[in-house]
Amino acid sequence: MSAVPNQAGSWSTLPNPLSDEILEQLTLMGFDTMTPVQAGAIPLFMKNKDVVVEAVTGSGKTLAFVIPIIEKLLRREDPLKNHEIGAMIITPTRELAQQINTVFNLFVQDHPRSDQLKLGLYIGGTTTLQQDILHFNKTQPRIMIGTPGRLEEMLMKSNKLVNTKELEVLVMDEADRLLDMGFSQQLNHIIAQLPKQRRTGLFSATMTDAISSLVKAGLRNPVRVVVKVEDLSSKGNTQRTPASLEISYGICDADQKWTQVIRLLETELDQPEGARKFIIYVATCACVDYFFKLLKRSPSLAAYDIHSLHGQMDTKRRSATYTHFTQLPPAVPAILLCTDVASRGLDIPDVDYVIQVDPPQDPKAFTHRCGRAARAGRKGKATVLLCRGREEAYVEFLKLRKIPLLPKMPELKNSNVVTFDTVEMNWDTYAYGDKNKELKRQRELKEFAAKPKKPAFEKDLKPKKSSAWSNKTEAKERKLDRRLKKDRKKDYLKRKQDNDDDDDDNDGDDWDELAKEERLAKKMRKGKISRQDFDTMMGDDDALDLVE
Ligand SMILES: Nc1ncnc2c1ncn2[C@@H]1O[C@H](COP(=O)(O)OP(=O)(O)OP(=O)(O)O)[C@@H](O)[C@H]1O
Repeated sequence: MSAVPNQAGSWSTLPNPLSDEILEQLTLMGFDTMTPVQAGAIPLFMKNKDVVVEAVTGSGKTLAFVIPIIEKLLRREDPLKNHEIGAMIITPTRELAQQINTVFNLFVQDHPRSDQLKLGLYIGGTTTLQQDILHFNKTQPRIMIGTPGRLEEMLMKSNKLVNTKELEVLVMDEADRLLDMGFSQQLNHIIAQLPKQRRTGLFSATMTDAISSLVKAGLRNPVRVVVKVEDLSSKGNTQRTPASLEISYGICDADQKWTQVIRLLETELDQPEGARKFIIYVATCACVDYFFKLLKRSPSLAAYDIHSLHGQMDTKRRSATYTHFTQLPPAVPAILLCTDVASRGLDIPDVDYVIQVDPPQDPKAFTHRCGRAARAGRKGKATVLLCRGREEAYVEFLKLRKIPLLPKMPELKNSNVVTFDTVEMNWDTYAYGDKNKELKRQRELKEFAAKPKKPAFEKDLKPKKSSAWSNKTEAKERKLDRRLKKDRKKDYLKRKQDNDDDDDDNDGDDWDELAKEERLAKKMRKGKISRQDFDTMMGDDDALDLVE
């Protein structure tokens, strides 16, 4: 999809001219003009103003702080000495910190004064605090980029490691998210370690009222920079999402959501000019794992390179997935299935389409998720699937938040979706993909089949009070049967006792005979002897004859 950059004049129009090396790098990147947020924020930052910058996703906020930081450090009269840092950038996620590090690196790696611009990335996860301390001591970074927890540890726990007294700039990217994620304590600890004479910048596409506490604690007379987007459908109004982003919604029953997702992916693939790179957001890490397997096994999606990303994955895998996905050529059909861990700030080139399987509770998350497409003026699409009835009001809710949802999802408009048929499933036939898990499952199935089928627990034998009527009848019958047996035994013992007391031998023989008969009958019932054996042992010759 073609890029339509939102231009705001040439770099040369900035009141404080940029250094040649920076301009050269911008030319190399093909960035001839500034974006509005860069034109608004860079001069203020350079003029020693604190800034609170709110501009739509993909509008170029990163360079709005990267460029002034580099320029400020290069213009220092006294170069930074060992252990001294000049700037710190705090982000809510590791991926975002890595991305900002990459952007800085484009400008500093070949810079003739790179010793004053060395980068240190501190995000935890893949490295221990000890390793990060070693790295700091060895490389002596001037710009620290990281997540709040690890940066706090570096400043507080390791004595005299980081000297902050010369720090010039502090940036909190996705500042509202830093607070939402409960990092305010770490942020306060970090800010307390920094000199008051510094510049501070807060950046996000969605600033909230909660940010005011951070502004009070960390900023001095800040200037607010808000870059608005005109809502072309209603004159004079503004919106919080990029103009080049087309947002639609689909309404369906809850059990049809994934049918619709797959349908949409198939439809785009069938079109020569259709979207190729998708990000699909789901609510939880477990959903990512589950639906990742499902999508991978869908034959109609075989052409897609499918990846998953969530916060419970180990950092190495997260990082490898993220790098791989960002580096895929635009023409390769690809899907990233993820949670909100990948919703903020990530600049993944050529994402054409964002699908939200469920609407997020926080409308800010909606804006950031959609904003992974249509970056830097490119065209992009975003769709949210809403449950018929209970989620339909979300459309009005977003309108109030200045997020216009345009048409209903065109792919869904003419679809005649039928609900799923009920199918009897034999789960025993479904194998695990993992060999070891499958071996274990097979073993357990065999063991289960070999076991006599009786209730697992004794208590299962006792019918529950609330059991069905037929069960109650059976229980009554069993009780009656037991009582009859008991009565017969009592009767037998009584008569045997009477017989023992009696002098009449014949009567005694009769009872012994009866007992013998009963014992043999029992054996026959249990299948230990045949009817023929029984008759023979009881001396019934007629019967023997008959059998012969
Ligand atoms: N002056 C420019 N001209 C053309 N493209 C630019 C310019 N500045 C930045 N870009 C490109 O715009 C894209 C988005 O930039 P960036 O990631 O800084 O956006 P953002 O405003 O921080 O978005 P988000 O709110 O999602 O974090 C990037 O791919 C970047 O390379």
